[in-house]
Amino acid sequence: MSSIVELKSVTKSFGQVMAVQDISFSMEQGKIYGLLGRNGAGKTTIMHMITAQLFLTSGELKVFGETPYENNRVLNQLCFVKEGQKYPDNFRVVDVLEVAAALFPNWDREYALSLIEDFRLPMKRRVKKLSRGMLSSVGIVIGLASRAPLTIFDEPYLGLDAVARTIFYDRLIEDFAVHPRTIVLSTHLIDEVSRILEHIIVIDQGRLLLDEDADVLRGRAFTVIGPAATVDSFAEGKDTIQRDTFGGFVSTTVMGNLYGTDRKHAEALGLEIAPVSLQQMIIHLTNGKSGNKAVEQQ
Ligand SMILES: Nc1ncnc2c1ncn2[C@@H]1O[C@H](COP(=O)(O)OP(=O)(O)OP(=O)(O)O)[C@@H](O)[C@H]1O
Repeated sequence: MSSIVELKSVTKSFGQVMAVQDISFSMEQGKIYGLLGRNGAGKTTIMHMITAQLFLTSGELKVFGETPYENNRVLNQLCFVKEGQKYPDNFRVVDVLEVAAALFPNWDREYALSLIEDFRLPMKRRVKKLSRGMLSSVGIVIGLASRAPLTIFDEPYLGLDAVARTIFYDRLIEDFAVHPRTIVLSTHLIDEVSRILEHIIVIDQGRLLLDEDADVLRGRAFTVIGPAATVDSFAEGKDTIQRDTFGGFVSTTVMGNLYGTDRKHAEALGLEIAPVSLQQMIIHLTNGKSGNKAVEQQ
């Protein structure tokens, strides 16, 4: 597999603010990445560097094997869909599509029109008259129909209802199966997108906290459910992510190998075992809490 994006010891500071500190990771061709982290973690700064909208302070960045700045060979292969994208005042939806068609070499007009229908977007309406959710849908249509070899979505859902978000995830998976490319999703809706993410990169306070395949990550913790006394005795001394009670039952999520001896022990005790959600894992990791403490759901 070849690397599409490669960061080596990348640092970015804004005056005294160290937004990104000594980060190294790479992204491969044909994978869907989640770029996750709490507010202010440094995700947007990283996306702006990858898309040549910000210079690094130090380190090395290669996109498609080259430095991206003023480099059309790289920029032609990129599509960056960002929250709150601005369009000229007089632009209608149809004008946005026309510009996109000229801009993206792999643009698929038929596909774009089918997405416009899916999202029920009025072609002739001025973009500035669209609702917040409709505006987000325009960005999603562009991101998907661009079929850019590197497509980055930075929180593309502002104002989007649950039906539209589901359409986005479903269309993305369908199209990705036929036209694999590298897709980066930066979002706070981790549970919603977790089924489509193949690789997770978590940034915390400007530093790389995690760079791991989603399945491996899911296998690093599990939930046991059963009578309080049995669950608590099983969890004693283990790194507990979360503990919930309902009636006399307790559900506790612990760090441990989902397929290892801990699981066998839990099974022997007659406890029910369930996989952990990616969101729970990431909240745990970015809260930095461990020991037998429950963390708040965010
Ligand atoms: N132009 C700037 N000038 C000064 N500080 C900045 C600038 N851009 C970003 N920062 C700071 O860098 C840090 C990282 O910001 P960034 O926007 O990359 O975070 P984020 O992970 O995208 O957050 P969110 O999830 O809230 O969008 C924050 O502390 C932010 O205040």
